[in-house]
Amino acid sequence: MIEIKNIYKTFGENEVLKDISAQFKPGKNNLIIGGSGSGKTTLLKCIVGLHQPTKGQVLFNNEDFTAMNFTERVPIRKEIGMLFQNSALFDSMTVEENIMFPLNLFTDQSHAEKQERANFCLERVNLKDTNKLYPAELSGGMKKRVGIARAISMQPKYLFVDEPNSGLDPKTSILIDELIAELTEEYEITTVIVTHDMNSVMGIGDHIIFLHDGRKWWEGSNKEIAHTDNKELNEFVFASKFMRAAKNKL
Ligand SMILES: Nc1ncnc2c1ncn2[C@@H]1O[C@H](COP(=O)(O)OP(=O)(O)OP(=O)(O)O)[C@@H](O)[C@H]1O
Repeated sequence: MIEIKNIYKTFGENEVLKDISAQFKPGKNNLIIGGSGSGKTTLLKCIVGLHQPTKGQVLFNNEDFTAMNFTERVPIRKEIGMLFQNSALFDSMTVEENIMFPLNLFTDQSHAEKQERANFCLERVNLKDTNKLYPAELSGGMKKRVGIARAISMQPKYLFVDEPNSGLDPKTSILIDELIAELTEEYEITTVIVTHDMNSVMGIGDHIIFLHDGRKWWEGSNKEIAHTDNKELNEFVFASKFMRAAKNKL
């Protein structure tokens, strides 16, 4: 489990995150949603240690990550998988080399063992036999799946995903969401996803925190969101005519 306690983050005069506390449980898709500039990515970066919170704590299985130095953080870092917005694959490496990258960095496995793991992960994301292709030869959806294969190569306990659906068509977006949700459940991963895709919110939002003005404004599940009377959340989720019409049928 990940627990964040009273997180604040300030850049100069700009107080971006204000007193945010939450718990993210294993086997669940934990979504961070909110308008542009509400602080979603900043919060994600504070949790994974890319930003140091100005105040507050981040605990991974009760261990205070914020209080640790670089070396002390390494064992937890090894348990973290990340999928970035643009998939962040290395263009000069093949699909297989991309997936083996964390294994080269963090394990002393033999080449054959790493290759076996890469094959397993590729099969798991339905990309068998793409080992020798380069990222430039892949579609956006395939790149995301390679990014997911790389993120699960180290069998992570924690998975962080920033905007998994950016640049994807609606059908591919749903497939990517479903894949992340399946892996989360299958391997009991604590998954934290930053998104503003309403299909993701409704489809896989087991646990959602809604940020507004740098604060945790609302927290609940996708089932609860349809019936909320929180004004700002309603305006955010049901901004379009289509979503308002859909809400009446929920
Ligand atoms: N490294 C930084 N230095 C200074 N200000 C920053 C930095 N990173 C983020 N900010 C500020 O923090 C605020 C929140 O940004 P953040 O990227 O977390 O929002 P977001 O909710 O993820 O937005 P979006 O949905 O548009 O990606 C913005 O005002 C932004 O300018």
